[in-house]
Amino acid sequence: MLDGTEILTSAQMRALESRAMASGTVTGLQLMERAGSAVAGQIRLRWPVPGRVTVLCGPGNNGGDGYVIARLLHEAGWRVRVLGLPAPPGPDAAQMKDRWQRIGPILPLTRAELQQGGGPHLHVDAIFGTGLTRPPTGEIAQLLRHLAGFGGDLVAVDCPSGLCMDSGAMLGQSREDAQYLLRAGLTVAFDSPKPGHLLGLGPECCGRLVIADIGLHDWRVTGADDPPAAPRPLTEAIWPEFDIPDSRRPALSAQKQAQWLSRRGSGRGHKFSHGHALVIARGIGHGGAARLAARAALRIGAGLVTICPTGSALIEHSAPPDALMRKQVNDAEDLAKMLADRRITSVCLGPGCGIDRASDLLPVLLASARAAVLDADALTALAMDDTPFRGLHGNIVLTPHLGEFARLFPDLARRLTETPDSGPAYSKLDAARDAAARSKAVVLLKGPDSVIAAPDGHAAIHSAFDIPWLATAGAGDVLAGIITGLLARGLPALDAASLGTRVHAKAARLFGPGLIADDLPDLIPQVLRDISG
Ligand SMILES: NC(=O)C1=CN([C@@H]2O[C@H](COP(=O)(O)OP(=O)(O)OC[C@H]3O[C@@H](n4cnc5c(N)ncnc54)[C@H](O)[C@@H]3O)[C@@H](O)[C@H]2O)[C@@H](O)CC1
Ligand SMILES: Nc1ncnc2c1ncn2[C@@H]1O[C@H](COP(=O)(O)OP(=O)(O)O)[C@@H](O)[C@H]1O
Ligand SMILES: [K+]
Repeated sequence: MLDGTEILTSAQMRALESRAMASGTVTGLQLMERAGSAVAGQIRLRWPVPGRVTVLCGPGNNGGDGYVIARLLHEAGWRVRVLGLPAPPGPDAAQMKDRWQRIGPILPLTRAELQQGGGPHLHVDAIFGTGLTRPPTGEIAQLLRHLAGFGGDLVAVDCPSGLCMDSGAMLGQSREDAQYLLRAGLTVAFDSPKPGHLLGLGPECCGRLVIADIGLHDWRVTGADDPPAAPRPLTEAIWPEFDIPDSRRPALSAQKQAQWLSRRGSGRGHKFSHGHALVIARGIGHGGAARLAARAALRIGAGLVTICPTGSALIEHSAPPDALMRKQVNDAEDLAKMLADRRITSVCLGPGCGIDRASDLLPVLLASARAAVLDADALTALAMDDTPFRGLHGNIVLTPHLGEFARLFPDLARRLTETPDSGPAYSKLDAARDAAARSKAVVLLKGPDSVIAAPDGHAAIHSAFDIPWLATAGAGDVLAGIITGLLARGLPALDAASLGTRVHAKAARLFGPGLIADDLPDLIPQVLRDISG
């Protein structure tokens, strides 16, 4: 599994390629040969016995890769059929096309021709890659529609055609209810994952994602000449169906976070130096969500955790863990008194707390400038406020799922539901970044593709399409508790949110199907051992 790598947008990828070519060290033709050869290599690895393959080549450089793949598979003994377009491709793709034409014919890239292919065999989709800017139409749309329905082995070059690599949307198709979806068994992408591989429909369309090293790392930008699409997003974790060469594994924050986590083992400090987290609970009969959060905050290593229900509900929280402290907070005044203690380093407000109580306590919490997680009812309380973002700051993590997000940021959520008619389409990454910039807080937009964004634009994507069983009642409360615990320990909000998301998902992976939220906190020690080990 991949833990932590850099993601590039299509524009950043093009800029990286341009820099490499401008250096004079590598040509576009060489990059294309490397790209095609990486895909052919992956095909040969997975289908070691040469068979029949149809390679579908589009009008641009993605098609150029296709002609390379066709040639290399032919040389490896495959029976290759190529469908392509008469339109002149760019100079590199044109050369690759010429080289193929010395070997075999190019049949028209039409649905009718595709259907002439005979019995089941491998298909390679090299129609559109990062250059897709508008929805496929006409003959190509017909062909893609057919390809979507045929159910055989499909290998996608860079991405399944029609997928917007910046958003994971299918251009021209509803995001909720796409008319057709190409589902590749294998997608070989180049240099870095793109947001669209990880967001929206991307994971469903890409199948197993392999990132091929095509030798661009020397031109990876570290400074001022960063392409305009900056700041560059970072990923903390990607789904397990993912391969990437070790040479492309930069030492990013996932590794740094793991080092940070293991620092506690140094033996220095005392419980207060590991932070004191408060988890606000509610009145009698509503304590489960807050208890889940509190247990998770303890397990992730906060030095102390105090659960704070109203006085009448204290009795409800008397069961283990005995490590958990209990203190009544009846109203905003009580909370203000508690927060006068500077040793309290983070607060979790929202899980099972009730909207009215969250509304009452929010002003005091925000005035204290404490690190905090605002989840569930606290998000609804914020959304009901006339000035919802007043008082938020960079040490606050908002943890909305899409429904809560839509209440807080209705205009951004609307953009996410619109059918995109041009690329790059508005993405969940864009939405989380816009929300963070507007609210001045870190935003963790949850779902199978969670995006974490800071007000300065730094962001992470955590893809969890492989663990649908994490969508279980209370899982969000545990996540809020984990992040609160990490904040209590002093981790900055963006890191706390991304590491918390990672730990949470890893715990769910460890348990497997059948998981209930109560199982998650007690799996944290095992996850911490795995991460730090
Ligand atoms: N630039 C490079 O040096 C490299 C590029 N590579 C490949 O090149 C791809 C990007 O190449 P391109 O930028 O040429 O883009 P694509 O090959 O993805 O396709 C873009 C072409 O299709 C046209 N187009 C876009 N949307 C269309 C639509 N809906 N209907 C019909 N035509 C449409 C565009 O006008 C353009 O001509 C990558 O995905 C990758 O596969 C690799 O060879 C590695 C090196
Ligand atoms: N389909 C899915 N696959 C994997 N994880 C998911 C999926 N849907 C939601 N999640 C994750 O499960 C958790 C659910 O949180 P939330 O929606 O707040 O639920 P609750 O309020 O019941 O705790 C979040 O961490 C979210 O990212
Ligand atoms: K493609």
